[in-house]
Amino acid sequence: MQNIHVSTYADLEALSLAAARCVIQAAHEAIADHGYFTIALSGGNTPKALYSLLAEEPYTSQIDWSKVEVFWSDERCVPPDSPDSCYRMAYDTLLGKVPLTEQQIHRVPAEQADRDAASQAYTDEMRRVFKTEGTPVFDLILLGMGPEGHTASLFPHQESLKEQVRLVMPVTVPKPPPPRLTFTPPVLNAAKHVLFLVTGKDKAEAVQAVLEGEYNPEEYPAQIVQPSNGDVTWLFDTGAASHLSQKAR
Ligand SMILES: O=C(O)[C@H](O)[C@@H](O)[C@H](O)[C@H](O)COP(=O)(O)O
Repeated sequence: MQNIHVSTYADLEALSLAAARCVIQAAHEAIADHGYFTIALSGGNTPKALYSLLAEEPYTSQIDWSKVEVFWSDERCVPPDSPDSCYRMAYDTLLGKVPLTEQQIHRVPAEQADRDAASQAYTDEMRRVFKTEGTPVFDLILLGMGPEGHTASLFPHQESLKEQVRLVMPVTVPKPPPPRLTFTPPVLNAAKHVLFLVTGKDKAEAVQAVLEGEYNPEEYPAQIVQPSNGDVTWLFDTGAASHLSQKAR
């Protein structure tokens, strides 16, 4: 059974502070439960402030970084030093500033020309770290949402929305840069906790449709995220939440 939590904050700064507290709590719970913390990061602009906070006091020393394994829920097919790389963004804001070893940072090899092979390689890497032949159960997956309801690189009306076998797959999406590798619905829905960070008035309509509209994931892919044994937390700024009914905020 999934629990859904929704909170609205005055601005990105307040939302990022709340997100940092969620990440720290998820890390504590995971490490107490099984000794390590698996997190999948998201790209986009919204999580930059969160990543910067996690690299600073008083937050950074609240995480035992030696017990963290870092993955990504999607990646753009660019070299890792590209300004468009989700890996580079996370490295510059967080990963390069905290005591993580290279072995703990599991970058998507999205720059490889053979994108099917890269997707399989990332699947194999997840299964190796999670010691499973099946679907890895992430302690925490961070996600954003676009103004048309996409999440990770699952966009409206794309084949990826129906994928049930592959865990990672290549896609070509309308948001530049178009070629991406993305987690598929089975990985998102196996997670223990999914944390969405969503800001901006341009997303208000999609936020309202995803949370309060009819189930139509072809149109609003973020609706697909319903972990069977996990929680979903939505953190909004006032702009993104502005079309939600009062009781939902
Ligand atoms: O583009 C990416 O790397 C992400 O996959 C994408 O899903 C992102 O999280 C949303 O588009 C929100 O992006 P913003 O945070 O920039 O609005």
